Amino acid sequence: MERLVIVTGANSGIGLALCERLLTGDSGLRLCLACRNLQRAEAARSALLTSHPSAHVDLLQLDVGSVKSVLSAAHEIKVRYSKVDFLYLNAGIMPNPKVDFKAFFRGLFSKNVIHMFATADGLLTQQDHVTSDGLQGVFATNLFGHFLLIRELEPLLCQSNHTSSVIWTSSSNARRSAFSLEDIQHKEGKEPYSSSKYASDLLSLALNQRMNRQGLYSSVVCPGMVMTNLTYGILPPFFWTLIMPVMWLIRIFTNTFTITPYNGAEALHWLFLQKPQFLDPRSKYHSLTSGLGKNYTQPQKMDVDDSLSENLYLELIKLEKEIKKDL
Ligand SMILES: NC(=O)C1=CN([C@@H]2O[C@H](COP(=O)(O)OP(=O)(O)OC[C@H]3O[C@@H](n4cnc5c(N)ncnc54)[C@H](OP(=O)(O)O)[C@@H]3O)[C@@H](O)[C@H]2O)C=CC1
Ligand SMILES: CC(C)CCC[C@@H](C)[C@H]1CC[C@H]2C3=C(CC[C@]12C)[C@@]1(C)CCC(=O)[C@@H](C)[C@@H]1CC3
Repeated sequence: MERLVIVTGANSGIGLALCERLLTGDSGLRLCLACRNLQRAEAARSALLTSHPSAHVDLLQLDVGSVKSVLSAAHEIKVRYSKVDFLYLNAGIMPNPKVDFKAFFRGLFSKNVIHMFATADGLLTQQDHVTSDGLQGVFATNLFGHFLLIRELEPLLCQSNHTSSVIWTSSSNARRSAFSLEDIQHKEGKEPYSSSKYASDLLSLALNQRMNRQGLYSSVVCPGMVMTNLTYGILPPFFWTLIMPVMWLIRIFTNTFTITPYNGAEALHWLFLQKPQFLDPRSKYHSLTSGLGKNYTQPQKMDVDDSLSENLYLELIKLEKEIKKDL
């Protein structure tokens, strides 16, 4: 039977590269590109159909940062399809990023230099915004919208004699110290991206604890450092052009510089080929590329614990109730 794969943020970067890879590897699947901008989604669909003319590629309008849009997209999915096999929660933003150059040059001459290039720990801050639902934008987009989508799609994800996978595009920039249970939206701090990605790691664990019995499995991925619209937003384009040779050079020292969206999608694609029951709910699956350009996937234990993840889940349920009450 045809397998249904939904990918959020599928019109560019890692999401689009994943779609290309999925269609190359498996002609018997149906892809649903869930994107906020239908024009960009149509362009992505055309590109996919150019390389895979007989592929089944559907479009769905979904702005994960808007509660109304998530609810109506979930309704549309339930009308169109009878089950969901893979749900890639990939859409993400890092608005108004600023690089702390002082920290960068300090890091450059410290023993943590490789770690700094792999995770950007302490290098990046962002200026967040508030959505029309009254939520912090990064939290709403990277985490809460996706949480709501899973909740709404439970009947299609949890069916008897069927397993389904939800796969979060998290990041090695996820950091426990950037997250607080008292401020899950990160209203107070300057690292909403780190906080939202750490929250996705926690939520994935909670989903596994609660939903595995119903056939739903959740995993988290870090695509590495990939050149996409998101990264191009961090420094001016001419600067990237200048330092591009350095980026390729850094790959010799750290396998986390996957650089191309194709390489970045490695772990996302690898997970598609695995039996979800055999995956480790406490590991993050990293896309890695060797100095010679060989791609591979490696799990790394996450800094997560059961009680924090369960408490985050309960906070999200509380917020879901509040938000729905006001609709
Ligand atoms: N690039 C990197 O080095 C890394 C990226 N990641 C994560 O990978 C994921 C993909 O990002 P990447 O490919 O790099 O960057 P891109 O900016 O190329 O892709 C992001 C995708 O998300 C979509 N998106 C953003 N906001 C929304 C929204 N509200 N509703 C629906 N879709 C939305 C974008 O759509 P639109 O085109 O309309 O803006 C776009 O399709 C993100 O979650 C990011 O955090 C993680 C670690 C490293
Ligand atoms: C010469 C320049 C001053 C060099 C500046 C380099 C930085 C801008 C990069 C160093 C490590 C990079 C990195 C990311 C963005 C760009 C850097 C900070 C990410 C944060 C992008 C998004 C992610 O989720 C991370 C996994 C990336 C980690 C490394």
